[in-house]
Amino acid sequence: MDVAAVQSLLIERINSGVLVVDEECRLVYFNRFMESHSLLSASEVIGKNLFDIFPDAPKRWLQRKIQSVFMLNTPAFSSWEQRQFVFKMRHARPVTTSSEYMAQNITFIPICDKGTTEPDKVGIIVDDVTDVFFYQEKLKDTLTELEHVSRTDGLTKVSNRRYWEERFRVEFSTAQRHDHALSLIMFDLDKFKLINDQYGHQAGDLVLVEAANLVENLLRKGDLLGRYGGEEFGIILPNTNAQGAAELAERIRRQFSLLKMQYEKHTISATMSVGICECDSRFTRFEDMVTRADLALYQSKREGRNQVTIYQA
Ligand SMILES: Nc1nc2c(ncn2[C@@H]2O[C@H](COP(=O)(O)OP(=O)(O)OP(=O)(O)O)[C@@H](O)[C@H]2O)c(=O)[nH]1
Repeated sequence: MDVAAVQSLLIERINSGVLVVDEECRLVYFNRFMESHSLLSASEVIGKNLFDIFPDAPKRWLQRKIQSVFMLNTPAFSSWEQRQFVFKMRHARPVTTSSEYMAQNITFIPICDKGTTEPDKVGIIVDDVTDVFFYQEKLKDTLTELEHVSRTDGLTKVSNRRYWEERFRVEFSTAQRHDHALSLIMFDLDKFKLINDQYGHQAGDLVLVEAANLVENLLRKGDLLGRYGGEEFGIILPNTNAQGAAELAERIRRQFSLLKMQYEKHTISATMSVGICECDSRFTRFEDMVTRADLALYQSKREGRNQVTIYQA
């Protein structure tokens, strides 16, 4: 067998698509891989226009790509990341992806006839990279999930302290820079230890979840509830002054005090004490607001619990 025959046998059998077009984009070669994935036989496509055979192909883009290979006489490449597929063909991988079509890397190669330096054909190599696409997709989903988990409190599903503080730092500096209002509500469940002692830790957990759900449902888009620690939570309220924060806090306090929580055969009620601090241009760090909201919260506790106090300088 001579070298040319070996080459054509290999190209015919290779596990990549190989097709060749002339200057009018007529197909002059179509290998076995292309046949089996496009479900078209070489005999029915040879001599036909590439875009009649693949009507779903991105015509303008592909024409320009092929023309540039003819004109510049240099190879070109297209990655699945730019364009998931050029030739709409089903993949045959035993993997489940969000797409039933083969993800493709495409290489365009200028082909010159013997003894000439100007290309008169372009070879197109189609590599099936569905596996790469699949694992990238999985990786992206996993990273999104991981990011979500790393921001979330496992029990209540609201923001955890680390993420909440991160966001607070940003909101604080934005408010200070643009002289926008910003308020903080800190609240702490009253006599929570008694709930744990009386009904058990799981009942306590349920109360925490119910409190977080109730608050979450009363917030506006842009407000951020976070679990600060144990039974203490914080709510960041951008573009809100102390008056607005107090109205919201009062609504939360009242609705929570009326909530009846069912745990096994027990009906549990609880209350919360609340402290509010509005941002002041003299504050330099978001922690200044936390400290002051906490002082107001402890005042609510001292004065009998189940109440809202606004921090006064
Ligand atoms: N069930 C449950 N309990 C928690 C969790 N985190 C903290 N606690 C409990 O919350 C209780 C807080 O008790 P204290 O700090 O004495 O406060 P308190 O009983 O709420 O009293 P006041 O704040 O003064 O009204 C402690 O017993 C903690 O163990 C949690 O995730 N789940």
